[in-house]
Amino acid sequence: MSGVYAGYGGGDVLQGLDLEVAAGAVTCIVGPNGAGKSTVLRTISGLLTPRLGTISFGGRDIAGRHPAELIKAGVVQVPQKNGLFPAMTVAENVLLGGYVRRREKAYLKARLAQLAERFPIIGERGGELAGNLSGGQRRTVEFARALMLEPAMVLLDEPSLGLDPRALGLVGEAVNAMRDGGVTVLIVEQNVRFGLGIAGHGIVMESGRVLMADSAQAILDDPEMGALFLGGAP
Ligand SMILES: Nc1ncnc2c1ncn2[C@@H]1O[C@H](COP(=O)(O)OP(=O)(O)OP(=O)(O)O)[C@@H](O)[C@H]1O
Repeated sequence: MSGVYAGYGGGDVLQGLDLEVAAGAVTCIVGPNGAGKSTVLRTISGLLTPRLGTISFGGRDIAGRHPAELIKAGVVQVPQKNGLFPAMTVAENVLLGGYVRRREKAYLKARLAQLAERFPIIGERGGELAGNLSGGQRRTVEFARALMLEPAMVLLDEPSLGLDPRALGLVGEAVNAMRDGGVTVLIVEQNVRFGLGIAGHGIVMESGRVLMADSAQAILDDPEMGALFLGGAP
């Protein structure tokens, strides 16, 4: 993203944002409430049209494209919470991610089998209702659904939301599985330790701009960042 200004009518939230996401790696954006982290994801996935600036993906400017076009281009956003249909089975929920190719039965079947290899829960609990899964398992199924159409990039908005520590472990494993499958992952997290812990790269945002971009470990180790997030400084 280069020189991106975007907002909701009451002024720009993103204030000339410059940001780069490494292909095939996991990047996590952190920052105080209201910094504009979720707005970055909405702008990339086409839910919000930037007023100014460019967003290039795979060598093309995708700023302002319709979300459906972006899904075709390989960019998928996983919604923040409660994205599964509890009265449908796990497998049915995953297959919904392939809705635009719903007539290609053989493709969908093969893709579901591939995903079951990567995320065992889909094979083991595929016939059960999604509503019976634990929070961490549900999040894993949401990720698998996002991967149905083999996206190049997945955007995760607060994947830790509402999860206990054990469930966080499952989410971390699922993110690793995505990365190992060659997917570029961009995460927004309030849980700084968890988000930076599962990412290779970190981006710190404040007031609609990037304050720092470095390896996730370097950000975790930076004493100023500790002050910003852990309340050590005003
Ligand atoms: N749909 C909306 N309409 C109007 N203003 C919005 C909307 N969504 C977000 N905002 C405003 O945009 C600013 C940035 O919000 P954003 O959700 O991107 O922040 P964030 O860094 O993700 O913070 P948080 O972690 O609190 O969600 C905030 O001031 C917020 O009130």
